[in-house]
Amino acid sequence: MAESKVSPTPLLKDELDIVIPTIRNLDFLEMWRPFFQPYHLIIVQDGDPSKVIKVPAGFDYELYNRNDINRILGPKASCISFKDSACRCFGYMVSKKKYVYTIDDDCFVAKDPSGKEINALEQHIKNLLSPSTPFFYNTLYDPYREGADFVRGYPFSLREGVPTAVSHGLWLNIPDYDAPTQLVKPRERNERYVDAVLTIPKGTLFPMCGMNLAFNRELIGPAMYFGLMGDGQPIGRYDDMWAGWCTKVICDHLGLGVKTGLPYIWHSKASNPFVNLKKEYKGIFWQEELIPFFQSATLPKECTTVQKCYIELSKQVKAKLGKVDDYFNKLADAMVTWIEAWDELNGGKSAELANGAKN
Ligand SMILES: O=c1ccn([C@@H]2O[C@H](COP(=O)(O)OP(=O)(O)O[C@H]3O[C@@H](CO)[C@H](O)[C@H]3O)[C@@H](O)[C@H]2O)c(=O)[nH]1
Ligand SMILES: [Mn+2]
Repeated sequence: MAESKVSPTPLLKDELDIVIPTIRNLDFLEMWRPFFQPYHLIIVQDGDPSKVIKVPAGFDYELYNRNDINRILGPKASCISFKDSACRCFGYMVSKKKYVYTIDDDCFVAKDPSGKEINALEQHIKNLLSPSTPFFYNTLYDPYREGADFVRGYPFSLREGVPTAVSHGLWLNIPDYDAPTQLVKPRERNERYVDAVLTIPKGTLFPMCGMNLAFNRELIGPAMYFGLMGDGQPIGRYDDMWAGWCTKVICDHLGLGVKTGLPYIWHSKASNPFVNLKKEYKGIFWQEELIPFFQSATLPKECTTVQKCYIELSKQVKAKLGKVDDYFNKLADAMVTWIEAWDELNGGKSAELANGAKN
């Protein structure tokens, strides 16, 4: 019998948006075309809105520049960073899909050890559609993966797992190092392909990188605020870190899972370590206060939605981190503005919540 020539419909074709922050033409999409073309793209153009960003033909996309962000959000646009990849979170807010994948425009298709091109999106979707195991560590890694399972001693009562909210992918070639490490090891390249997907245990934070990241927008979207970075701000390159710490505390509270590992992308270029050092400098010592804050953060049982959790977290940021630097008072207010804007665009009811937070 003749083989069917019709290729299978890509998973979640109409339920997932790909969000790309950019300051340049998106030629990199040519390499991703086989994997990305069926999906809708949301391009967040940063920097000069008068610059024309060229998108290769054949892609279905919407593009937002700073003028669009200001027009759509009005005064609430103040919570969206300018001249920093943190602007990408605007794409999460305007998306109407259940899932989001975000990727940088200097990330290309990587190859696995057999030389096969990696469909990073497909792997992220598998990660998101299978449960996580944050309450008990499975030593054979992802038990839901073909050819693996729960090992002896794993409680049967926990084998159902929990819904996965985040899939955090990694990078071959240029690793996501901070500036001091980049300066000390300028030629280091990540050549190690680790064939594993791990659930990050409950109660453990992690440094979330926004370069190759997917998440269930309905489960955790409102927590994926990438903070106040870039132009006019005292810090940069902590956008994804901030979002990751808030997200993990909220996922732990709501019983949701976060996975890291496969898929890999090929990160093609290292950003300037000296520029990065200036952006990161304050973050490098502030994070010694931020991490204990997130490690000890607890949310009351009344926080039953991501929005309620996030507003509560913003109150704690103001109360406990405002004394570290006034920046955190501004960030706490911006967290509330973000939720208000999110709910305005996505029909939520955060206004009454937010009133309490800003007083
Ligand atoms: O002002 C800007 C600069 C860049 N972009 C877009 O953002 C991504 C990342 O840019 P780039 O690859 O140059 O920077 P990296 O240092 O490799 O980024 C990683 O570090 C984190 C910094 O916050 C970030 O999470 C990672 O992405 C590209 O698509 C640029 O076009 C921008 O929008 N605005
Ligand atoms: Mn990069």
